[in-house]
Amino acid sequence: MINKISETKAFGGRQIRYEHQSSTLNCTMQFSVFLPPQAEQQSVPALYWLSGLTCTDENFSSKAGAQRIAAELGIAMIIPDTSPRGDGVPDDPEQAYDFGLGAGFYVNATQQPWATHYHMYDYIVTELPALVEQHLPVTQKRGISGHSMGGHGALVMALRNQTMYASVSAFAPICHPTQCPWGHKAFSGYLGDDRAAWLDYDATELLLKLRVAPPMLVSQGEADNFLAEQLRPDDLAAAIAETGVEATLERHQGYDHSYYFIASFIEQHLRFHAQYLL
Ligand SMILES: N[C@@H](CCC(=O)N[C@@H](CSC=O)C(=O)NCC(=O)O)C(=O)O
Repeated sequence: MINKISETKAFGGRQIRYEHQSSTLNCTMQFSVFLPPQAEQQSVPALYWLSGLTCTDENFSSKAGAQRIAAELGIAMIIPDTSPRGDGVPDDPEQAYDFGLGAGFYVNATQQPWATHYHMYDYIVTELPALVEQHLPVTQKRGISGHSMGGHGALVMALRNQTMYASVSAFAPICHPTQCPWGHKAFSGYLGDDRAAWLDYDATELLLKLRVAPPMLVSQGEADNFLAEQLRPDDLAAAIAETGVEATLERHQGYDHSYYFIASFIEQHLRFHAQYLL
């Protein structure tokens, strides 16, 4: 059961916001969807977009400028929130931006008080696709993409579920979260001190272990202030080189971590996914 909260026409398609009761996250969740004009006639493939720290489902839909190309290509976009929400959902005690609300890190938390609600991995892989495929005109042909924390989520989801996603891309992803401060904080909080459990949520480690990947495109700005300390694209590049998987990691001079970077290259990413979704 999904309830429509709002609907706005865009590029011949529809930008819609829904609300539903999530049994995975034990709270009410909102998500955004762009349905291209083609979806009025037939079901269309879907690109799942995972946003970064501090975002809701509305950052991407209002700032990336993705609707024009998605409408041209006939690809739906499914845009979830970045954490469970609501009065009963615990937040970081200091309300830091990089843990708790707005910072679910796309993991299944095993530590209390987080484990009751923070199951964003299962929500993205299982509950949300089942829901949208039941209620909306989208097919089971899926791609996944995301930014920063969401880029980490997209890479992890695609590597661990290779029959589920036809393609994956990421903007400035947290490539090696077991080796950076954002990842240490999130994983020790949500998953506890057993570092073996962290490896299932680390794209670089997963690639080195699995040695196979879906078609992959990663874009990174060279003027990103999180580049060396948090994102570590060199580690992912080394894993790509070592495993020999077909993946493109592009570096763009002068671009920072913001949505201006995403808006500059989202057309390239949508056209990349279209090769595998259409
Ligand atoms: N200190 C900043 C950090 C938040 C930030 O930069 N968030 C990015 C994602 S970072 C990695 O996941 C973001 O997408 N912000 C939303 C936006 O619309 O730009 C802060 O607290 O602002």
